[in-house]
Amino acid sequence: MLKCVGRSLILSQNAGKRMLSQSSLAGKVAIVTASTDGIGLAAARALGLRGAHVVVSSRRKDNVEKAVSLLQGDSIQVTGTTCNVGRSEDRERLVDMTVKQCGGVDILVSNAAVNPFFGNIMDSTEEVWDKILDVNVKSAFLLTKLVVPQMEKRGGGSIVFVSSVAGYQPIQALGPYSVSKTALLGLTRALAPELAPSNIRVNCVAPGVIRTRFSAALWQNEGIMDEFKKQLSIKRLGETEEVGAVIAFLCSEDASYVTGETITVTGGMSCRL
Ligand SMILES: NC(=O)c1ccc[n+]([C@@H]2O[C@H](COP(=O)([O-])OP(=O)(O)OC[C@H]3O[C@@H](n4cnc5c(N)ncnc54)[C@H](O)[C@@H]3O)[C@@H](O)[C@H]2O)c1
Repeated sequence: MLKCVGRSLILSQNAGKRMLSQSSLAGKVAIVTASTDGIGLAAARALGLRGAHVVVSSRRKDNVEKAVSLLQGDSIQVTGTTCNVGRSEDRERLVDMTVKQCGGVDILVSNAAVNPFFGNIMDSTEEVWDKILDVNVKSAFLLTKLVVPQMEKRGGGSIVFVSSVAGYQPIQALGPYSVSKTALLGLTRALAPELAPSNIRVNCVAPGVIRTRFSAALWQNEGIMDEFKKQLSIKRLGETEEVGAVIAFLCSEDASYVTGETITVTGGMSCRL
């Protein structure tokens, strides 16, 4: 009883003190893939502003350098490296470098994705499927396999996959991409019970239409956007920071009893499988 009173006092004293919750990832090390732009960069910033040391990566060195200096400008502890998540040697180097330079891994945000194909799903080729599944699904799992032993050494961790609203309702011209995003919903649920005994939580975010380069073909087309807006409660595009904040929440102790879940960040689109 006394404990309860004490806890609610602490909670009410802390209510509204944003700085307290922003420092809640101090001492944690976070790997975020494809984090030099868009949602990945916003996630890295949100984690970094809450005190985590973030390891940013993407395929191009100049983009990595730009992201590192941008985040350093926000006084975030950051390390950068190139990583093509579709290549096993790159995944291994990313994790090894993080452990050597930052002392371990507590958080993985698997954000990288490709979509090399627009059209009817029946016209998609084996090559398209291999590329999409390798980058969007297999790399998420294979990176998980690499970080889990490191998280176990630290007593636990948190993994977040970046899916999409298309994982719930396939977007007509993006069939294979949509299916890859549905696979991440399943991967989240398959991993969560297996990793819970190691104190590792596995969750997922499913963004709607967010203003990034990746989705420009959608939001730059007024006709498509008008159709989209009919399905939204909040009738505007989402911003990357609005996804980054949810990712940071899932990685924090505030979400300590949340695992195997996907949070949709869509402005109120109906998402059902
Ligand atoms: N923007 C949206 O509306 C939206 C909606 C739903 C889901 N998403 C998802 O959010 C994530 C981030 O997308 P974004 O919108 O920020 O766009 P983005 O273009 O900034 O992010 C995708 C990134 O993945 C990188 N990438 C592709 N292949 C890679 C590889 N083999 N190795 C490493 N990096 C690779 C790209 O270079 C790119 O930087 C993706 O998983 C995407 O599917 C985005």
